[in-house]
Amino acid sequence: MASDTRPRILLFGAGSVGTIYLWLLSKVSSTTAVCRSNYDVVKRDGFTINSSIFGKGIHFKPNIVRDCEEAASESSQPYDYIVVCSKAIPDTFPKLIAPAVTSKHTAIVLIQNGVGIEEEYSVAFPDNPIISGVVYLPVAQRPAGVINHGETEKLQLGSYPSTAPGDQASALVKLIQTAGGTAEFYTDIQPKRWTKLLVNASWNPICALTLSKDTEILESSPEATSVVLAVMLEIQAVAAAYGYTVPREEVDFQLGRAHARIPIGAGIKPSMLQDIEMSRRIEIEAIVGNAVRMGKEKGVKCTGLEMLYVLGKALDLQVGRR
Ligand SMILES: NC(=O)C1=CN([C@@H]2O[C@H](COP(=O)(O)OP(=O)(O)OC[C@H]3O[C@@H](n4cnc5c(N)ncnc54)[C@H](OP(=O)(O)O)[C@@H]3O)[C@@H](O)[C@H]2O)C=CC1
Ligand SMILES: CC(C)(CO)C(=O)C(=O)O
Repeated sequence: MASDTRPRILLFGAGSVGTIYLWLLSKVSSTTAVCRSNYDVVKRDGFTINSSIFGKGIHFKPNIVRDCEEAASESSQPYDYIVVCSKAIPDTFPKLIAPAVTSKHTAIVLIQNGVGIEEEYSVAFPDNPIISGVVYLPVAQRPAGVINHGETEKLQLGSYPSTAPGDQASALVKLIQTAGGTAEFYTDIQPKRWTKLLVNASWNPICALTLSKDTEILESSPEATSVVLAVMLEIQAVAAAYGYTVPREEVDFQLGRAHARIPIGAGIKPSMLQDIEMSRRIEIEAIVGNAVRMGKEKGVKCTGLEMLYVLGKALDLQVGRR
């Protein structure tokens, strides 16, 4: 039998976002996924994807392992990419993926929200390419093994730092496009991270702290719109202090999207609200804390953002104590 010459890809974090890209990549590469709480269900039944874009009732049974040690031991050749789709919780994942990372070879792909998330990987794996990914993909896994996906799928990829060669990132973009996904390559991905942060650093903690969908917030009081807008403008100001332009039209567009969904009753539960509902730790540092600290460093006033950080951090610690 001819050996498989396709790229070898390991997914770490086979949850909502990761499973969509696992399915796409499994059409064009050799894939393996690290599963944790959904391991038994997926081993027995595989995954089912119900997507507004790709179709309902898509069933697939990937090769899965329990951890990166097992992934490394069952593979005779190095992984070309390890795609990290866990929640971005600092000081946690580099050591967990290390057994499957081959120095100077494996590209580490972070498909996660937040800013300032790449540095710890760059420190842990100084000789490996780091690819930073921004994803627009409203998706939730419920129950285990069943992935429900809404109306958007867009992945933006670029190397970290932006001065590093972009070969692996653009090759991955092509793979995902070939598989039918919407991937884009950027020579500097950081402005895209900050643009996405407009939505995440505002809506995610506000919705998680109030157990409300975004549209429910907007409808809750006449003051709500200007409070959310003020937080988005603080993010825009921090990004500008680091030389990243987030256009004002983008701010208005993002706020307008939530307003437009009010009449059709289509509120969104951001992933941070889903985490609170499931009693899981939240990405408060990656999504809010890092932006607050970066703002402070440049003297940017971030009153709203700082308030969300303090409240969100306390909530996260409370979840951790339970
Ligand atoms: N969901 C969404 O709509 C969107 C999410 N994002 C971002 O994408 C990233 C991924 O989010 P999402 O897919 O929602 O997250 P999920 O919580 O759905 O998935 C994360 C996965 O990582 C697994 N995991 C965590 N720790 C370990 C570990 N130690 N070993 C093995 N597996 C582990 C989890 O397993 P277990 O189930 O056992 O905890 C889970 O399967 C986040 O940064 C999020 O902010 C971006 C856009 C939209
Ligand atoms: C707002 C949303 C759904 C956008 O894809 C997101 O990024 C999240 O839930 O964290």
